[in-house]
Amino acid sequence: MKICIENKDRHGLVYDISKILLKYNVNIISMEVIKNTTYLETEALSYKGEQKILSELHELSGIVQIKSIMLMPHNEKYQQMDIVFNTINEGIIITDKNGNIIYINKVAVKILKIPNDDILGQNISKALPFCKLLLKTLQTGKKYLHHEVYAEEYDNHYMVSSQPLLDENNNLSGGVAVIRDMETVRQIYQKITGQPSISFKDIIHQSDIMEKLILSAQHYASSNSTILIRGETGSGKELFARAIHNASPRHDNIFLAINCTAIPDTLLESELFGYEEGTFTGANKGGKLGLFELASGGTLFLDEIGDISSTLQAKLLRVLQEHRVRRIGGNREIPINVRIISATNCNLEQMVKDGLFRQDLYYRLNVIPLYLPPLRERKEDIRLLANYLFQSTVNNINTSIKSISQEAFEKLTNYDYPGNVRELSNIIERAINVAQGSQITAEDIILFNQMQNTSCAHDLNEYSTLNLDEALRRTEKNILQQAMKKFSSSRKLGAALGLSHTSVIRKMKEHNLSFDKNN
Ligand SMILES: Nc1ncnc2c1ncn2[C@@H]1O[C@H](COP(=O)(O)OP(=O)(O)OP(=O)(O)O)[C@@H](O)[C@H]1O
Repeated sequence: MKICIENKDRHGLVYDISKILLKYNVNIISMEVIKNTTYLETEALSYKGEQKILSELHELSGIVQIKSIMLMPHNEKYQQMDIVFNTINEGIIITDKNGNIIYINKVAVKILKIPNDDILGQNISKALPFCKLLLKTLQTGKKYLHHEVYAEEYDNHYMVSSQPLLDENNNLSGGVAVIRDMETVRQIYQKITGQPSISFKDIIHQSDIMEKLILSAQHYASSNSTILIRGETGSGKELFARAIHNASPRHDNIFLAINCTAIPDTLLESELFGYEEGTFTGANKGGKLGLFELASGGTLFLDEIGDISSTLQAKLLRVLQEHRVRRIGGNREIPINVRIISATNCNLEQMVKDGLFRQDLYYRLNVIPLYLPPLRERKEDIRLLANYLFQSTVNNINTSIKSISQEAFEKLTNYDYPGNVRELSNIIERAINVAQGSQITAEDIILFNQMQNTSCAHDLNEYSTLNLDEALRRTEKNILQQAMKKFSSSRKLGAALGLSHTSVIRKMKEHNLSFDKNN
């Protein structure tokens, strides 16, 4: 029987209720008193027995009404808590101060892959021995945030935070652990760091060669095979890699890009493979997740792959063959599911012949080869690209420049672009800064060879007796002097040289240059 007895405020009611139950030898399961209401749960009774007790309870003085209830208040609260905790995506485990589990939600059961959720009341050290962080909280009373746990024997990989529960006197009364599976962690990372999603539509082109390339790349997107993109710097290799990822079944997962030449070799190794706690002095506590693990489920773009050391080549080969990584300083193998897209401008075939790049790795990476032609071999794209880059720049700034003149387009089309689309983009940005009228003129288009010719046309012999620093200083001065002949203000000079206004002034001072002296 479960009832609630509303009563007027009076002393001794609980005693009177208990006396009636004792008289009929009825076992009380629980009794709660909240203000003027007493909640009572007894063992199951026969209909007759229940009616007898109810009528005697009604006889007690001060009783307002007696109603039958479905749940005792504490059960109701537990149920509400259970509903809330089962609608969130995090796993929750709550223990008392001795580590006995008093609550675990369904998400935690799923993340921790517990065969049955009947672990309530058991001690966490026995029931969930890999939940060491919560035990640590119970020992120290401290909270710990975002620790990664990989328990191989249970095939568990998750991120956990734990924090103490304190009673009203600030004494430790238990602990709570919040658990996120690694997939969720990756998705959060993707949301925070994710760059705008690039699709094939974002690859501006008009040439047939690019059209064909995009069609093949779209086709390859659905496969899981490695792709090796070849092409000169700035030709759009990363753009293609992103578009392939976003057109692939992996598009909901992460795309990570790393430039293999941008960081020193040892650092690159720890970036890619991660490391275990205590591997290096000064390393992160709890170790570090490598990019292979972080990109699991998604795509890892390895730019400038031709520049990795032979040690890294061997390690990368193992990952591609075994689909597992081993962190530096660790001995466990972590399964990963990453699509590798790599890119290079090196002649890998020649490097293989010269013994500089492993042949077996070359074959593993080069399952699908894509060749991105340099911009000078698809001149039809230049006008469209120039207009696109012009529009995207002027849309973001306040300028009176409306278009690019015909002569400027001609100058742009006749140039060779060693830096490809990235260089074209810089040229357009520089032109927008330099132009004075409503149109970009041919004069505003300053090409790299032009800058080189005007500023660096010096015989190497002239520098051969100088150390490098002095040679660089002279070159810098020459560039400034040449550019100052063309531009009459430090602002324009800065825009043309890709420097801030203040840097130009500083550099002019360093070289004792001024517009009056120079011109
Ligand atoms: N077809 C294109 N349409 C629009 N933007 C492009 C195109 N090709 C390249 N870009 C832009 O040019 C810049 C350089 O492209 P990206 O970084 O993809 O080149 P990359 O070949 O990977 O260069 P690197 O080898 O130096 O890393 C980027 O800002 C990119 O958005």
